[in-house]
This record gives sequence, structure tokens and C-alpha cells, in this order.
Amino acid sequence: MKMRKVTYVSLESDEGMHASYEAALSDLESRLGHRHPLFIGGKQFTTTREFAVRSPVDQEVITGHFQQAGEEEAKAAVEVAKDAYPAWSRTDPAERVAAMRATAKVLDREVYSLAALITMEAGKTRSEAVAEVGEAVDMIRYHCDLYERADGFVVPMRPETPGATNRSVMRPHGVWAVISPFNFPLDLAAGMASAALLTGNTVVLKPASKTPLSGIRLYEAFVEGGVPDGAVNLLTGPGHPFGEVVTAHPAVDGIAFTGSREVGMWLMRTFLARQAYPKPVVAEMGSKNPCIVTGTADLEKAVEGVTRAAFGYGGQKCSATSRVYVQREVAEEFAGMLIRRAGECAVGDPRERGAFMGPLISARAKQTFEEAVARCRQDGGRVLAGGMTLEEGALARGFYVQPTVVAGLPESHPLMKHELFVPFLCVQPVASLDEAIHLSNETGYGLTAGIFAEDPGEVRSFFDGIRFGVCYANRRGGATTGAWPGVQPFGGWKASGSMGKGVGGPYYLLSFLREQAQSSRNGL
Ligand SMILES: NC(=O)c1ccc[n+]([C@@H]2O[C@H](COP(=O)([O-])OP(=O)(O)OC[C@H]3O[C@@H](n4cnc5c(N)ncnc54)[C@H](O)[C@@H]3O)[C@@H](O)[C@H]2O)c1
Ligand SMILES: N[C@@H](CCC=O)C(=O)O
Repeated sequence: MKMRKVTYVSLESDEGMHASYEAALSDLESRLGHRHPLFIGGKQFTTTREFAVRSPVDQEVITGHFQQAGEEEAKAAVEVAKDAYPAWSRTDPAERVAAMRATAKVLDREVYSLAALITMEAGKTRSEAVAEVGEAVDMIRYHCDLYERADGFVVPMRPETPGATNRSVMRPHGVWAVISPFNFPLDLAAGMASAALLTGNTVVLKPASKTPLSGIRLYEAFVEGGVPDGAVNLLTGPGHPFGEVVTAHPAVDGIAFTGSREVGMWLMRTFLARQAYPKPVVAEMGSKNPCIVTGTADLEKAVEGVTRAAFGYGGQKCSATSRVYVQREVAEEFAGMLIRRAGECAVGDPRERGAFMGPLISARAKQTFEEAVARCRQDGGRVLAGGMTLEEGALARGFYVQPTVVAGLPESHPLMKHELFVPFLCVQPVASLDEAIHLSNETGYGLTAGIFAEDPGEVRSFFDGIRFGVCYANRRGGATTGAWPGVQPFGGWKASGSMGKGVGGPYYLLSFLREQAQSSRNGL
């Protein structure tokens, strides 16, 4: 029986999902805590430096022991990817499509075991984790559909003279370093790496150190899907030595990065400074996403959409709503409803069916939450809901906090400006839609934004005036979260992204290609 697709905005899921996920969870327990190698040129390597990763769900659970790749291993992986490039880039595009489709099939087959792993590694609830695997599968398939439709990106041009052949051909760059974040450990690595591979580039993938096992599973799926040795390589370990090598190594032709603004900007500046000529950096970075609620909004819908976007996965999505600008005439009613709804969000072990929000990723993230709440109080803000960490019983073994709503901070306050990546939502009353749009745009970021307004004219003004890459109106399933490949191209403006072409959108693959004009007279 075909099950209903679970997305981030699914408001219900099939009963069958729960049994399959629970079976996968109990099966996963015996597969955690193992030792994992690096994968370079199809061979496995160990180092003398290892690190253990503990689950944010329960710090007593070790998800695995991983190798700490240093400069030597990073250089070796780049060299191997360089050697693999000529053959991989010359394969028939149909062969690369077949390998990517086969990879997607492997991930699809493993949906529940991968979801269970994402729960243990990243702390996601079951529906968030199952949706992430589904997104990874759909992302790869969407890329394949695009690539097939583009017919290898060969476009006939006007003949220069009678009998001449002129065309535009998009060609790969070479070796890409692909660096992924902890919060979508499978999907974002899959999106960047599949785009690079499909278009004929080779890849050295480095997943985040909190979530390396999802990256290893993705690597194994690529290999099972038919990507040859050396075309894809996987290194685990800290960002710094890897970044030092890939920004300076002359054989690295591009960097695809998803993560924080700080690291992304460092990679862009350093890569440009250290290379002999400019090379592409596809960087998707953080944000401070606003949602506007006008006087014409359906408040029940707005409260649900904001709650899901601000507190789903504990606010640890680059798309999370962190600021709400609500028109004064409905501000009190909206705040009252939001406080009630936030109080209903069940925080707990994400393995449990009823959990809406699991743990934060780390002790550091929990500290960020505590500091934000303290700073808010100290600077005259009011904590309307939440504000506490949760340490009762088994929760003490993870990083659990309450969904938190605050008000009364000045617009210029750092808590209104900086990405916190915790469930901390600032609500501000405004006089008008114009003021709300103006304040929404008063940020260096520009990833996602939402509006709740039943007046179509207001929605039009929002789309016209807002300077963000991914914009939603009246979305109950997530005011600013839950983009899906082939549905919402996902890319940030300003400090949220470097390319202006969204992941899962029609132009994304072009970021991994460069144009060559071919002119000939002999029918080639
Ligand atoms: N725009 C998007 O599509 C998007 C999606 C997901 C997450 N994010 C952002 O990612 C951040 C959260 O993820 P995170 O905490 O894993 O981010 P992070 O920047 O700390 O780490 C991301 C990756 O970069 C690596 N890294 C760190 N320092 C490095 C260096 N000097 N050189 C090379 N690599 C280095 C890390 O090991 C990790 O693999 C948030 O800011 C979030 O908004 C953005
Ligand atoms: N597709 C996800 C990606 C979030 C990234 O952190 C969303 O739109 O919420």
C-alpha cells in the first residue's frame, strides 16, 4: 500500500508511518556506537585521531566514533577527486542521471532507518525526520528531471555564417568541496552533492561533526547508486583544517557550503584570496526570518503557521520564524492565542510519537537559549511564554528547552538582529503593513518571510516590497518553513545566500556549471 507523503507542512501522517519508524528505531540501536572510516577513492582510511558523537536526545547514547580528517587526508581526497574528474565528466549524462536516480532509490528504500538515524543524530521528531528523507529523495529526482529536460544544457545558437555551427554548452568546473550543516544532515548534503555530481563534477563531501553518520549513509547510497570510486569522497572531522585545505588547494574548482553566515563568508573571502583566479562558492547561510500578521489575518491560521515555523525542530531551521510584526489592532488577541498554542507544544524525547519538539543540538545551543532569555529580561523585554530549560528525569540527558515568545525589545536589539537558532520568537506590534515590511527588511539577511493577511492587496504589497528569497502567504503548515524541491526554490538574498538561485529550483544546477560557446564549421 502506498503511504501518504510526509512533508514538513503535512498536518497529518499515515498510521503505517509510525509502525515502520518505530521498527527502524529499535533496529538502529544495535547499529549505533560503531567506528567509521574516511572514504577516499573508494578506500577506507582511519587516522590516529577519532571523535565520539553523542546523541542530543540522550547524551548517554554514542551514535558513533569517527575519524578526524586533517590536512593530509583533505589533500589526498582533493587529489583523488581531481584524478576521477576527467572520466566522470565525460560519462554520458544519461549514465550520471541513472546513478543519481539509483541513489534516490536507495534513500527511498531506507526511509525509516535514515529517519530514525536523523532523530538520534540531529534530535528531530519522527515527522520532521521522515520529511527530511523524503525531501532528499525528491531533491535528487528533481535535479535529474531538470537535467534530462535541459538535454545536457546544449543550446543551439544563431550560425555565425552560413554552414557554421554555433552553440552554448554548460560544462562542469571540476572538483567541488561540499560542506553541509547539522540541521538537515541528509537532505542538504544530498542536494549540493547530487547537483555537483549530476552535472559532471567530482566531490569531496564533509558533513557537520555533530551529524557525520547521515553523511556516511549518503556517501554509501551514492556508491550503491553507481558513482565510481574517487568521484565522490567523504571526510569527517572539524571544519577548520578542511577549510584551510580546500580554500588554498589549486585543484579545488568550487565550494558548495550550507551553514552559518560567519563560516560561509570566511570561505568566500578566503577562497578568493588564496586562489589564482575567481572560482564559484555556492553558499546558503543563516537568516532572521520575519512573519507579518495584518489586521485582516485569519488569526487561528496565523498562530498555527507561526508556531510550526518558530518552534518546529526547536527553531533550528534556517527558515525558522524568529520575528513577528503584528498590526496593533489584533496584537493582543494574536499574542494571547500564540501564548496558549506555544504552551500546548509537547517538548520531549523526539522518539516519542507525541513529541512536537525534541532537544537542541548541543550544550552550546542550550546556553545560547539561556543567555537570550536572560538578556531579554535584563534589557526590559517580557517573556510571554516559555523561557525555561527542561531538566526533569531523562530530559536532563539531552538539551531540552521550552518554546519561547518574547515582546518589548527595541527593534535595534541584538536579539532582534542576530540568528539564534533556538526556539526564541520576538513579537512586535506595528502600526501598518508598510511599517511591518520596512522592519522585516531591516536586516542583513534575506532567506524566508511570511505574511498572514486575507486581503489580496496586502499580500501583493508584501510580495512587492519584501526583500527575501522565499516568501509565503497564509501558510498554516509553516509561516516561513517547509520549502520543497520543485515547489519552492530555496535560496537566500543578501547574507543568506551567494547565488540568487534556489536549491530545488529550476536554475540551481547552473551554479555548478560554466558556459562554453562552441563555434565550428565542420558540423560538430
Ligand atoms: N540557507 C540555507 O539553506 C541553510 C540551510 C540549513 C542551515 N543553514 C544555516 O546553517 C547554520 C547552522 O548549521 P551549522 O551550525 O552546522 O553551521 P556551521 O557554519 O557551524 O557549520 C556548517 C559546516 O561548516 C563546517 N565548517 C565550520 N568551520 C569551517 C571552516 N573554517 N572551514 C570549512 N568548513 C567549516 C562545519 O564543520 C559544518 O560541516 C545556521 O546559520 C543556519 O541558518 C542555512
Ligand atoms: N526545506 C527546509 C530547509 C530548511 C533549512 O534549514 C525548509 O524550508 O524549512
